[in-house]
Amino acid sequence: MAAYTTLRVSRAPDEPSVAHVELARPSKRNAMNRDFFDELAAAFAALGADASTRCIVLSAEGPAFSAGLDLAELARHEPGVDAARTALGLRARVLALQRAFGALERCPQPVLALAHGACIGGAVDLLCCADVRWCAADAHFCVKEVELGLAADLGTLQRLPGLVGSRSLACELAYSARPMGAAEAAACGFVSRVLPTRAQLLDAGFALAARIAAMPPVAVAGSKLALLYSRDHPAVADGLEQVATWNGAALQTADLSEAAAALRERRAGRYARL
Ligand SMILES: CC/C=C\C=C\CC(=O)SCCNC(=O)CCNC(=O)[C@H](O)C(C)(C)COP(=O)(O)OP(=O)(O)OC[C@H]1O[C@@H](n2cnc3c(N)ncnc32)[C@H](O)[C@@H]1OP(=O)(O)O
Repeated sequence: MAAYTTLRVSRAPDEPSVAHVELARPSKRNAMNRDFFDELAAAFAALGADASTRCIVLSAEGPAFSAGLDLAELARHEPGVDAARTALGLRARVLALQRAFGALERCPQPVLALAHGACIGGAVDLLCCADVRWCAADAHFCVKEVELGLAADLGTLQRLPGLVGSRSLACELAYSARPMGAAEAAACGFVSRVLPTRAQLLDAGFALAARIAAMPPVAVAGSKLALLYSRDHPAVADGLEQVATWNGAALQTADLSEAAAALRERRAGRYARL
């Protein structure tokens, strides 16, 4: 496993096909600095390309999941550089940060985010990119950007309305920076499970990850692709077309006969790496 300064990447103790990515700068409440964005992109690109990884758990060390953007690194403008060049540079930087978070969505394995404590600004952008979000009862989520004088630009405004099922609620949270607690996050669907404590959250999260990792991997990867495709191409007919094309290839997998045999014989399936 590569060594990072803001992240720790390891394997689940009893399940080597489950990778664990932890935000690991708790003294700064996992504030997101330049190194963090670079390391997150590198870690998810590496895990995404690793055929032995079947599910990825994302969690954080310390009292907060993340305080969002490292405020010590807020954009500074170079004096004497003209506005257009500054704008092009800032645009390129924002796009690079968006790509770093997008690495969670792009990797073929499901990403299960386990949030606790404060999840502020960039933390909400990051969580929006996970496939499954669970949290501890102490979690609170805040689209803080507007209070700092900027429109969120790392994906919250694009993904949150679909995740909370209410454009009105997404607008309310984005315009007011009102924190949303765990119970409200569960009620609106932003998280799909709340566990009383962080220890219980991790236990339950790793159990789910192990279950996902035991599933036929071609089917899991195909399901992730189809769900994302249908989010971005909401016409049912387009999604059906995409999944038919995918299954034209995927139905030829050896996983299918192995899965049927495993079900018949009441044993765990044995599947090749992706
Ligand atoms: C191109 C733009 C792209 C992305 C934009 C994203 C925008 C955002 O993310 S907006 C959100 C910005 N974040 C905040 O406003 C949160 C600020 N922090 C807090 O509110 C609190 O720290 C807390 C997260 C609620 C945690 O509180 P507590 O547990 O009491 O810890 P503290 O004593 O406040 O902090 C401990 C330590 O961490 C440092 N720190 C906290 N947050 C940040 C941060 N966002 N950036 C940098 N550093 C942070 C804090 O300064 C303390 O450091 P010391 O060295 O111990 O003083």
